[in-house]
Amino acid sequence: MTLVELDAVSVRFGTGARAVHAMREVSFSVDQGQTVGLVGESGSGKSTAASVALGLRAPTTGAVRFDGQPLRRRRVAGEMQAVLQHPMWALNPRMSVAASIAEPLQVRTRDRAAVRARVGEMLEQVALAPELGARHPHELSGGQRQRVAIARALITSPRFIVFDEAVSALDVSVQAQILQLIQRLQAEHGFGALFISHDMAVVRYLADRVVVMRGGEVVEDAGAADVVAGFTHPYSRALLEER
Ligand SMILES: Nc1ncnc2c1ncn2[C@@H]1O[C@H](COP(=O)(O)OP(=O)(O)OP(=O)(O)O)[C@@H](O)[C@H]1O
Repeated sequence: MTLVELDAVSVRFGTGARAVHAMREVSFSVDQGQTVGLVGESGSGKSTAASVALGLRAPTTGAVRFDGQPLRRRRVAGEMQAVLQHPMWALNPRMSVAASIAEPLQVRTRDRAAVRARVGEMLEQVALAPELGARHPHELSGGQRQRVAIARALITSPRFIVFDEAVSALDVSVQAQILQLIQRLQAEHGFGALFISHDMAVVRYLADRVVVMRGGEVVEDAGAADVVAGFTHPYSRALLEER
């Protein structure tokens, strides 16, 4: 079943001669429980596509659907979450880890005991010791901070999560741990994911399908099995061979 669908989405910033076409007629979809990788060089339009898919930015033309219905941000709050490159941006430095994880749930329930119990569950799910809940973000490693950001994203049981360069700032060995964590959580929770990265190796590890963007356009949309053999566009082949 299709979860999120971008249908001929174009996004233009500015007007006239100085207009930037961040997305041109971009169409792709993410099914329930599926991971779609979105790859492309800097400026190709990946983050713009992410904000459109999350309903944070309206397309200039084209349509975005969630569950077959036109996407309305307010209606899907809690059902969509994002994990970004630098968890420091998502985590309030003055809030404890437990408070940061709890926050998205607190807007939905006043039951403090239930929230506390759920935070405990989330810490366990992302393999962080319960006592880390009392710490602040600056007292954690980069990998631990990203685990906190993932716990925070998962606490409302979203059906769709965007990971935007979520492992790019981490050391390679920590990257591998976080990728394994995401894979395990997805198998357990069944959320659909849009996994954005400039790194083809990382995307190939996780994605069921890979979409390649260049200059605001989709130049490739292939099943993971076809990623190596079937990439036809010279640009996507070049991305593959970079490593
Ligand atoms: N708010 C904005 N105003 C004007 N131009 C913008 C804005 N946001 C993005 N752009 C432009 O749109 C294009 C696509 O940007 P986008 O951030 O989506 O690319 P990206 O592939 O995510 O790049 P990166 O990997 O560097 O984050 C770029 O040319 C960028 O300069």
